[in-house]
Amino acid sequence: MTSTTEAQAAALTGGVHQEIITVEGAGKDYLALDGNVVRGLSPVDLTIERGAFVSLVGRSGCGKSTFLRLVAGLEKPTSGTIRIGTERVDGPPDSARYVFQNYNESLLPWRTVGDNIRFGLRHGHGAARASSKAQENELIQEHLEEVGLGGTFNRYPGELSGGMQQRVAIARALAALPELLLLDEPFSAVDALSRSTLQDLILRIWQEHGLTVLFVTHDIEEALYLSQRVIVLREKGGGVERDVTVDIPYPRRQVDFREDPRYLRLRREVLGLVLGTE
Ligand SMILES: Nc1ncnc2c1ncn2[C@@H]1O[C@H](COP(=O)(O)OP(=O)(O)OP(=O)(O)O)[C@@H](O)[C@H]1O
Repeated sequence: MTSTTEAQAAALTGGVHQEIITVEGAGKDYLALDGNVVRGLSPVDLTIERGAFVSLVGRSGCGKSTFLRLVAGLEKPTSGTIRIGTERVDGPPDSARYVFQNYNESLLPWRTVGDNIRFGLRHGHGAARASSKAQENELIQEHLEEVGLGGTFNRYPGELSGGMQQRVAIARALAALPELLLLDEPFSAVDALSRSTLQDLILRIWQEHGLTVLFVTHDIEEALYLSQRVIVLREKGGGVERDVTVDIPYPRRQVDFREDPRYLRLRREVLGLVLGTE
């Protein structure tokens, strides 16, 4: 695995900061079907540095997906503002791409894998890179090879395993050349071994592309393995409970990381916070 980029190292060490996401008092209340107001997320203030890998964890219903959807511009906050760079989020920004938990929601099943990536390429910053269909096909093939799916251009998503489909969804997001990748429990529907491989893939992609990643997961071990910061949300949309720094250098290795005493201490702390025993 390559070493961290300058921006990522700065984000980790507290060096020069340059925010990519600025959240000021952003919260969300939903109107439920029975007419009651449901708190999706209490107002939150936080910033995320360019190049950081940040995870959101917390109990079911704490507002993780709500937070991600607000940043993705898929929903509007009831209060406060969110900015990506200097732009106020008011709809899905070109600079961000969102990958759903359920790959069926991310991919177009009636299009080949190659044409799914083409869709990503044409709808984002990536579009200007190709001036002909042949050139587009070359770029698509490169994106597929990057996620280890070089031989799947003409296959359909339904012919691939869940883990492979999620790789296609990631490749499609990358084809749009985003600065910010928003991942909502992307690996929860795949088996444990594929999951470890996908975790290492996303770390490699994060480092090689110099991306900022905001990652939602139920899995505290996954959050700690991947991230520089783990933000713990309070239950029932209660907002931020604690912002935990994972000061363990990259590259990280699956087995060694899980034996590291610093990881074990952090796992205990975050688990206690999520369970409410800390
Ligand atoms: N469209 C909606 N209409 C009404 N309530 C909603 C809506 N979306 C979310 N909520 C409510 O907002 C709260 C936060 O939901 P959210 O999906 O963000 O939680 P979560 O932490 O991502 O949960 P999970 O881990 O189960 O996915 C929950 O109480 C949920 O029922």
